[in-house]
Amino acid sequence: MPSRPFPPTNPTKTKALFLALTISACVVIFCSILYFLYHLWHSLVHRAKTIPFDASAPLKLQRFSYKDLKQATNGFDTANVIGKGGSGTVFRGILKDGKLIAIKRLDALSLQSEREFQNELQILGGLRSPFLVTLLGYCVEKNRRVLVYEYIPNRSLQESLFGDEGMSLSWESRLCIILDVARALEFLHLGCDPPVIHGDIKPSNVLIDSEWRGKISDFGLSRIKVEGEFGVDLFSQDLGRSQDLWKSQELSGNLTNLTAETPAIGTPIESVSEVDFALALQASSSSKNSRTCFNVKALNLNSLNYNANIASETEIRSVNAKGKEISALDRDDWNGKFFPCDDELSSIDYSKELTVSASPLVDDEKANGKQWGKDWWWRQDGSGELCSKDYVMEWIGSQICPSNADWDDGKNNVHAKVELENSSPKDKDHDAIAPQSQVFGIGHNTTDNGVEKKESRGKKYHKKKHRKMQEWWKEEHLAELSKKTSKLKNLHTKWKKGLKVPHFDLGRRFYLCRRKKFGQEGENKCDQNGEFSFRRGWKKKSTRSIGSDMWSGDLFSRELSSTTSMRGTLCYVAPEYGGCGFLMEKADIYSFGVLILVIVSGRRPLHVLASPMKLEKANLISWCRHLAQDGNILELVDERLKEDYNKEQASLCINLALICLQKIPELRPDIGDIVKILKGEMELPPFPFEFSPSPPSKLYSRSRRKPKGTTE
Ligand SMILES: Nc1ncnc2c1ncn2[C@@H]1O[C@H](COP(=O)(O)OP(=O)(O)OP(=O)(O)O)[C@@H](O)[C@H]1O
Repeated sequence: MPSRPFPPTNPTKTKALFLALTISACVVIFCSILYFLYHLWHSLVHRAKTIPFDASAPLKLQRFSYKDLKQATNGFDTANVIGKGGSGTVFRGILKDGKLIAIKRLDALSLQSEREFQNELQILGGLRSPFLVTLLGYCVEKNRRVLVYEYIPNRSLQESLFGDEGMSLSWESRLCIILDVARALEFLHLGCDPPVIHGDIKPSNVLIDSEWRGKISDFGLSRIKVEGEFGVDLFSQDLGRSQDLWKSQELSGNLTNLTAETPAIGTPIESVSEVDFALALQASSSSKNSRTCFNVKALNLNSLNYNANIASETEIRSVNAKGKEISALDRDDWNGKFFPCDDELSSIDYSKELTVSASPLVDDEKANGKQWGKDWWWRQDGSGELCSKDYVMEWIGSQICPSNADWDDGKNNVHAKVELENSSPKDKDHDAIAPQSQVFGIGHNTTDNGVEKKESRGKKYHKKKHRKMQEWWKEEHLAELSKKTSKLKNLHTKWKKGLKVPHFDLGRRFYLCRRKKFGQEGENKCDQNGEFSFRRGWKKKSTRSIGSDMWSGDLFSRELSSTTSMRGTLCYVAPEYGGCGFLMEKADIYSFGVLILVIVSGRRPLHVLASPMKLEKANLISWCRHLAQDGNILELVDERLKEDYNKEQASLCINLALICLQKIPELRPDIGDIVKILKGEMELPPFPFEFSPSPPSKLYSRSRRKPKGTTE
């Protein structure tokens, strides 16, 4: 059968089909290219807004020789000491070219100091912003680790707020600093890629430059947030990488020594002695068994302990750092307006003698075999000598020293009574007046004509108050002493006898502080800048509440926290950061909230006061929440400012702080919004009424009930 011929193909049709196919292919290719280009452009534009943060390639840092730095500081002369932190001493130095620098010489090499050194180099070393202190270089020689920063002349916010120059910060300066810190965090959280979490926002880590602008420093605890997940500890997370970085930086320090002295990096936490802050506190009021020593790898040497430590060395004098005049043009805008300049500030002499000499306290502690200092946490490992509770007691004690502004406030009416027999009649009389005198710095030294008239009435009142206080302490703390050991029984007896040693040794510390101030003229006061910093990384004792109020500053809360690896500073650290290591941006926001309150109020977050009248104010955060509930937040504003502040701005700041202090991290605003709110570009989000467990309500009711015959 003949085959059927194929039908003839239509060449025109084929051509058309080919053409159509070609055209559509071209269109597809063109669209793909367009799509690709768009994405390329988009990612470029997006990335341009952030600093590509490559920890392995930090900005070029100068490597200094130890000899040069020694020369710059006149042999690390104590006269050049400008501060001391948990990880080392900061000296002022002058380079050969005349440039002023700040030199942080880390304490004896340890895992912690190594980590902080690495963190500073790898994180801060790679960042440049006008809102961050600039790391200029480093020195690594043998076991020595030194960091070199730009010199910031007006010291830290901590010193400005609580130091001798406490009056120096005007409202405008405070606002400026709040905004500067917010911008610094904005840069870290949103301007860096990946974001950086500071992890230790607090006044001593905010330095104030010659133009009264705030710069944040101390990246020893900071974290790089990797892959949008958790904040990661650069050094501990990946030893191999860190060591590569270490090598890549040609940091030829002797790490063998380090590993010989300390657990190997990456050693599981369990292998290190354990610590528990909650137990530390409980230990101070419970059985002898609980005196088991904890390895508290934390120390803020700015505290009283620091005084004790350095007292044994020599007198320390700080540099004279002259604050410059503020120019209105230099100030940041607030709601689009320039802040007025504060001319008064121009004449402030920021010189401050850090002269420290052996004090009765120091002697006392030495006598007790307690040597507070950079190495005490090493010494107590297994020694049974010193427990975290002592450490906590020291810190709390330092909060009620006479130099504490709030203490000044309270001492007029209470402290002599706490000591009872130790008070002079003069003191008692003095205490009797103006029990509610809230004038910082001036009230307590001035004599009033009405004093004598009020004397007897005041004494009556005072006795009543003393009794109240006694009752309160008993109720609050002696119950906890039920599991008595012989020592605690002793303590109880002392308490009954004369209140000298109440809970947490407050009385003892109090007593010592007071003795120093009133008994030993010329003796320096207790620490003014103390904070309880967990720089050394606390180790796990047991796992319990994350989000306890202990960390959020609610010291009087019944709940106590247990931590795994605590870092940060007491009262500033976010409640959710129970030391599990996952540090997120919202933890910085929380700390920023505390910082705002501290700046606005001029108070520390936790003022342990001897007076029941003042207990409601002891915890700044709780107090603020209560004021907010009462619709009276402006009561929180630093009284030293008198009327020289803008009420609207103050309300905004306090409300913003409360929003930042929400316990649920997700509810806290992000830093971009915070900056907008501070600049007046955005409204405050709806105000949440989140009230934490507060001091027992009876305290409030008591303190608000004014005794008859007393004047406010
Ligand atoms: N670049 C600097 N310029 C001027 N002074 C500085 C500089 N860096 C630090 N200081 C001073 O040294 C003090 C100690 O700083 P450092 O960062 O070592 O510790 P800290 O933040 O106070 O405490 P911790 O390390 O326990 O958090 C600061 O409070 C500040 O007064």
